[in-house]
Amino acid sequence: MTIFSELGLSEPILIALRDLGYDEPTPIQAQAIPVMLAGHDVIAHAQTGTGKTAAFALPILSRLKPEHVPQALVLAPTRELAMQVAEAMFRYGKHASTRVTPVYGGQPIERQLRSLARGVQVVVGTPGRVMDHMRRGTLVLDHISMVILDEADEMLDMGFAEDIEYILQQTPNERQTALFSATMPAAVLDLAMRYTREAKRISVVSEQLTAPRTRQVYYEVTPREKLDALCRVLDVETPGSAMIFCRTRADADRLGESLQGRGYMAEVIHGDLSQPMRERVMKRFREGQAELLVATDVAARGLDIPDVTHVINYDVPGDPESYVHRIGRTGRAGRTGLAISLITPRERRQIQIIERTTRSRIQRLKLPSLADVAARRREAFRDALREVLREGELDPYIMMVEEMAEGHEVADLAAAAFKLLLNEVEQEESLVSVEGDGAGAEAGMIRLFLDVGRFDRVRPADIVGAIANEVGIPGKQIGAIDIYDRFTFVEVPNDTAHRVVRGLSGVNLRGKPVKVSFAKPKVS
Ligand SMILES: Nc1ncnc2c1ncn2[C@@H]1O[C@H](COP(=O)(O)OP(=O)(O)OP(=O)(O)O)[C@@H](O)[C@H]1O
Ligand SMILES: [Mg+2]
Repeated sequence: MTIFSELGLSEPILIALRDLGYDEPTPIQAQAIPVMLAGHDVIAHAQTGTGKTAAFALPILSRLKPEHVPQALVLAPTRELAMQVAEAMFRYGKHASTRVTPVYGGQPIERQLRSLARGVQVVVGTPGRVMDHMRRGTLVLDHISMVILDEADEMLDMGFAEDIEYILQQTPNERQTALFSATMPAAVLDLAMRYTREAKRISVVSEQLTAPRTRQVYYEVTPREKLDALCRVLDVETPGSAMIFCRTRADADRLGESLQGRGYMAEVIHGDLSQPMRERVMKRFREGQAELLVATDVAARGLDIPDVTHVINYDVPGDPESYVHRIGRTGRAGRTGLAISLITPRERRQIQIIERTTRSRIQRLKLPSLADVAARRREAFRDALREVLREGELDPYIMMVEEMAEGHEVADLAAAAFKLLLNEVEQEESLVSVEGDGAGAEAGMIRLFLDVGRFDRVRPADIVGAIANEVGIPGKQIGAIDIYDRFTFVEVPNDTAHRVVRGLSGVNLRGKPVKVSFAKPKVS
């Protein structure tokens, strides 16, 4: 077994690793770190989630000179990844007071100009924005001695080859260059080789390309059944944190809306969103405020969100590499994961190609039946019930039980209450889709739809209180409040509805920010 302190890393870096609880290097780290420290060019290839970031970051950080001039440049294909790698490098370099700056498009350039002007040692960026800064003269590469291409194959595949070539030409010839990725298809390997000199090839990919502890399954469905199939799978799996990949931005938007309309806590990310929006979405997903992240392949590479338990391919990816990276968002750093693909009968062949290329098995499963979903709901209901019992504070309800116990058996009462609650759960889907224009509301009132997360047990008093405090509308003006397991409807006077939607959105109810919309779910 190798230990970090034997690899030749500097002392401040070793302290940071201890802080982070990294006990021993992963195989790619054990192999790449000494080679990188010795100054060799490297083409490295290791499965998703096995610590490639630290494999290049730690030797770079150990070799930095104290001067505040850009000495290392890391290029990454997406903004989110650039941001994440910069953060990781900052953490690893904390005790050496390393200056790291991310530069990526969409962020106000002023902030980047300021931090570049203050003097940095490591720049992490997307190729486009790095070129911007070079042209403006705000980023000078004369002292760059190390260049890393993270997800090199993707950047070359995306057509960044020219940009990368231009950037590399502006760096000193004697620089060290290293390429890292979980995939290195032959088609781009030749190109990749052009950027390095006598590179050491390091490959710790074992027999299969995909992460070993991620189980891979698929369901066969017709295109029309897809949405219902997805919901059924989600209801049975009840993932705490899942990423759902779609082919196009429009598909992702549509699916996101459909899921939100059905009461799931879903967020959408793709390249058409503004940068602040992309950052908000990622933050909400990372912090667990959204359970589902519907994404295009913009989120397939490199993103490290340790809690992701499920990756779902709503559309089968076009090539096996993209499949490997997508499902690599789960099962990271030795955790288990589940990768689910929904395929139409015509796409069967694609699954076979993926199986062959990745040398892994994707098991076909039967779609869960409604009975499976109901069984899972009951299980979730029992869990929620136990949680309520643990929490206590049942006095007012015990009074109700005692009152009613005069004419009924307590077991019958409990059973009836269960039936009532579980039936409400069953009704939810039809409720959403027939809701339309506020039908069912009292005259002059409008129904609002509150997404309050699952089984959070928001109570009517919480809602009345929040509307009174945040919007200033007294409780007596509020009409019926209907609470279901995932969402809630509340009737408010017509002319206050917009104020309530604005005022209540994002307010914490039982510790979770609520989403409010008119009770007309956007199902397309
Ligand atoms: N030596 C280590 N001990 C424990 N955890 C580690 C170690 N090295 C890295 N990790 C953790 O493993 C996770 C995955 O690391 P990283 O994002 O670098 O993987 P990757 O190989 O780049 O994956 P991808 O191919 O998806 O980009 C991170 O959360 C990181 O903190
Ligand atoms: Mg990575």
